[in-house]
Amino acid sequence: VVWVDAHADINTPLTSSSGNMHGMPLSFLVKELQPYISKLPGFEFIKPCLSAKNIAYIGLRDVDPGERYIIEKLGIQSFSMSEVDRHGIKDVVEKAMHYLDPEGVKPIHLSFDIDALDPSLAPSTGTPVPGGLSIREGNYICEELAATGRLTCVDIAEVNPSLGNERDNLITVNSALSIITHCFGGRRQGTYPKNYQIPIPTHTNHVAPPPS
Ligand SMILES: NC(=[NH2+])NCCC[C@H](N)C(=O)O
Repeated sequence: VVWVDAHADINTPLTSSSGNMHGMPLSFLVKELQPYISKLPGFEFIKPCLSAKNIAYIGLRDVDPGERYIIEKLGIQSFSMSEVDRHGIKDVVEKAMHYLDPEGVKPIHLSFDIDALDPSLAPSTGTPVPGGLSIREGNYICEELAATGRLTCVDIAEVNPSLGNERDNLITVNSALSIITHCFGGRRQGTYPKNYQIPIPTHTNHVAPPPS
């Protein structure tokens, strides 16, 4: 699991100071944390299915104390914005992928919280944090994961058109579309459909020369 997010979203119900569930999803899924999670009525369907060693964060910049402790205690691989600044996005993606799967054989789940991007690119979201990924860095992550041929599952979180004005909505949705396009194999160098051919002039598609 490659978790691209400004936040770690790994609070337990007891470490969370906000009580907001959107800051807790990973704690319900990570096997190692189950002793710290009490039964939540209505959420019995959730199966802890993730090992700490199979998660890599990219883009963190707002991590609560309990979350930081959990990340260190469980040894979860995390590339905060400091690492992105220090090493650049190419290194960070390479390191994350090598850590998760040195042989390069496992299927990849990408969880992309739109608030990983800088708020200037994703203003319509609930918990924006300044100093985020550029669209180039976001797209690069997706291009690289798609190019492995093993990107089997993607979720985009926290796009919230009820926040901000129409312009904010448009900017946010366009960023999300760009991220999704690159997950589906869109490349900035351009693409063409399979079996593409350069059109040959015939009498039906003849393009008249411009008037001189
Ligand atoms: N998915 C999100 N927007 N998460 C933000 C979480 C913020 C904060 N760490 C909390 O637990 O409340």
